[in-house]
Amino acid sequence: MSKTRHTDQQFALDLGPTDPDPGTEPGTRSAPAALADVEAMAAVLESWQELGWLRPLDLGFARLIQTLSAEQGESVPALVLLMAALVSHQVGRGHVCIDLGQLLADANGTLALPPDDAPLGPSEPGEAPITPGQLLQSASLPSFLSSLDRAFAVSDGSLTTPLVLTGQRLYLRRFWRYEQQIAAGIKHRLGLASALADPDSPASVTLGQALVTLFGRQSEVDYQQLACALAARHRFAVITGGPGTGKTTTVVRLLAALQAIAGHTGDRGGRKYRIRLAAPTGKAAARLNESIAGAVRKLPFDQLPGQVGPDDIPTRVTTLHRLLGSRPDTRQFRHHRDNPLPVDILVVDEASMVDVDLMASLFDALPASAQLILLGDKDQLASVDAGAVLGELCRRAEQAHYTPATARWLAAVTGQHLPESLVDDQGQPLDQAVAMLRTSFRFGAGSGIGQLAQAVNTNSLAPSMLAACRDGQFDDVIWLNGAGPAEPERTLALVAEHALAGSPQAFRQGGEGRVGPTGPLAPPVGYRHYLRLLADHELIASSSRAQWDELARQVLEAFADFQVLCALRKGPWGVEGLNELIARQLLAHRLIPRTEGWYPGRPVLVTGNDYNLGLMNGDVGIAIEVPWDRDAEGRAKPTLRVAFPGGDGTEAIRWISPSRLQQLETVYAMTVHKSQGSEFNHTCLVLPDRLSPVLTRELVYTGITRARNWFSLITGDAGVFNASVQQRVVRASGLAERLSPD
Ligand SMILES: Nc1ncnc2c1ncn2[C@@H]1O[C@H](COP(=O)(O)OP(=O)(O)OP(=O)(O)O)[C@@H](O)[C@H]1O
Repeated sequence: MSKTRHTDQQFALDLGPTDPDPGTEPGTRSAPAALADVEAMAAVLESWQELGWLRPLDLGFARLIQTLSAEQGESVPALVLLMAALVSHQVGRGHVCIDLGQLLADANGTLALPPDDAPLGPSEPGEAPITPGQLLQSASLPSFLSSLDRAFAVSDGSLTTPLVLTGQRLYLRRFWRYEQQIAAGIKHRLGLASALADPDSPASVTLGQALVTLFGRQSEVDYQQLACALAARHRFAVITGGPGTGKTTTVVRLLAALQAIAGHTGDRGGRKYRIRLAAPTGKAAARLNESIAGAVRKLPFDQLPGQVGPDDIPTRVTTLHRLLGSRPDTRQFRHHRDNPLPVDILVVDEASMVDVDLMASLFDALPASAQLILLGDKDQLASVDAGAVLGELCRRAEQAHYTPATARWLAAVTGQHLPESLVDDQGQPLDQAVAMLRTSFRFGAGSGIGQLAQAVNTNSLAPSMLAACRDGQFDDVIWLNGAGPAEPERTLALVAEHALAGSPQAFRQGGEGRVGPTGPLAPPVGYRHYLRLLADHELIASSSRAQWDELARQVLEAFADFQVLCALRKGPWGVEGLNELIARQLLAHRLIPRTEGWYPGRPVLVTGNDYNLGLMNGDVGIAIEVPWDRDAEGRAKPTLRVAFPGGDGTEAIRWISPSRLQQLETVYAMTVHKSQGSEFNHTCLVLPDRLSPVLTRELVYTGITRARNWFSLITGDAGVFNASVQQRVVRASGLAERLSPD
């Protein structure tokens, strides 16, 4: 790429007429100056940071580019300074890049600036801060692109520039590389030859026999069976489905089928595959651990071809960080391309939570021929950090787009015929490796949770559905204040009351008489339940560690019976306000001794990985008073320890001194984002009294589907529920495009 020297003035000119009619809008008068002069631009960025519009990190990154360029004898154009800060800002909001076309069409909307909750600064009209929209209002895309293209800090990736421009997407170099690594890893695997490509090959015939054994012969299309067949055929596959659609069941059967054909594929010399199971968080790993052992026990090993035994299917699930070998104080994992994972097949559950950084590390650590199977719910919220990898890979999953060749192969191997609507002669390679499960086995036809989740997901919330939730027509769903006026004080009092006891009386028949898959269901309970269990225990100083472990297990389990979820962090409707509100209610009922600091019964959520303690972001623990310390006379002295469930699904309890815990928060209320990968017997979703960009369909859907048996909704304003469902999470990224055929 050849670069010509340029001046800041040239960049300003390239952007077209930036001298709007002075005085038309406050702030616009400084736009041309800022675009023409790097120091003027730096002043604008600084003012944005002071207003809280940008993070210090965003400004720091822009300044770093300026310093590095100066060291090279180059002056950074004002435009590059601006874009460096804005791309960094967007990454902080979960985007992988900025789509410049979108930016120029609606800069303020694309950047969510000014933020809803940010102070607007001085109220004098002439002094109002300039907005990105005003700054970029007269820029045209072609001149914008060519200006960036000529800047020294920008390249198409072939030079080691801090910013990368591909098409009209502008990336921070690191994120461009992640996306490239992921796309290359997927494309490489989709291109590998498969012993199953020929439906008459011995491997395909054995696969067909295994599938009949596992699923029986069926007249109707069985999407679980199709998913198994498609995923077996590719070294990269995605199985997506809503809650209870059988992702775990399907993947266990898939692994059994793969082990059945291991002898035919040549790559293991007849030996069984080395399989590992992983999930992004400790909670998600623990949940899969619980369900996978049961699914493995149900496998008909004695009837499967290929001599598959229980030991051939792993039941232990690890976190991705442990699998990759995270090390304290470094982002580098122990496993990477020069020290790949010793694995032939890797299954990653809850893949919607995996961001581009971690996904790229995963591809880097996988042997080139290893098979990767991603499981997850494409409709859930995307990862907390940048990217929406699973969502992007599943963009076309609903309509499938299987080619006629795939349809013929499926018919030959499974005997099943795809509906015409899922066949497309323009189907792309990735489409052939994505399978969607379409029937929920968890929620029966009458389940309010299932119906409400479906209606939210498909944006078809009919008035009758809302009325059914309000009037308690479902056994398992109640909109607690859906019928009445929503005065903030009354509503928050309702949240506090509900958190205490779970409001069984609000559910149909007082929540009595329901039967779940494993027997009668107890009515909802609220937080009082686990606190009573903790207060009423009869353990004494001489009780064994095993007895204390058992108590901790019961208390942790009882705590997971109920969870208040919310959308925001700050304010009365956010985690902070609700935690305080609920703690005060529990104190008023003498269930906890205080609301501040450490006390017995305080539930905490770990908010960052702590490799030294073996705690992962998302782990939940409860403070329990134990008699293990001694005073000067050698007598037992009560002391607080925080009990966490054992990592990697072990039964052991980890007891950790509160003083060693660095990153945590009280968790009577949890954001929906943090609840991903977890499930609770009863969840209560609290939505605020005003719409904000955080409130989206994905958030509401994720909140509802965290509930296994009971779901309650409390809204600051009834209209916010419906309005949230209209808003979507859209994350800028180029992954889907990179995976399209060239
Ligand atoms: N084909 C099937 N026929 C009958 N029951 C099934 C079938 N597949 C799964 N189930 C049952 O449905 C329930 C949910 O299945 P599974 O745990 O596999 O789903 P999942 O998609 O992994 O769930 P989750 O969303 O909780 O992760 C289980 O009780 C399972 O035994």
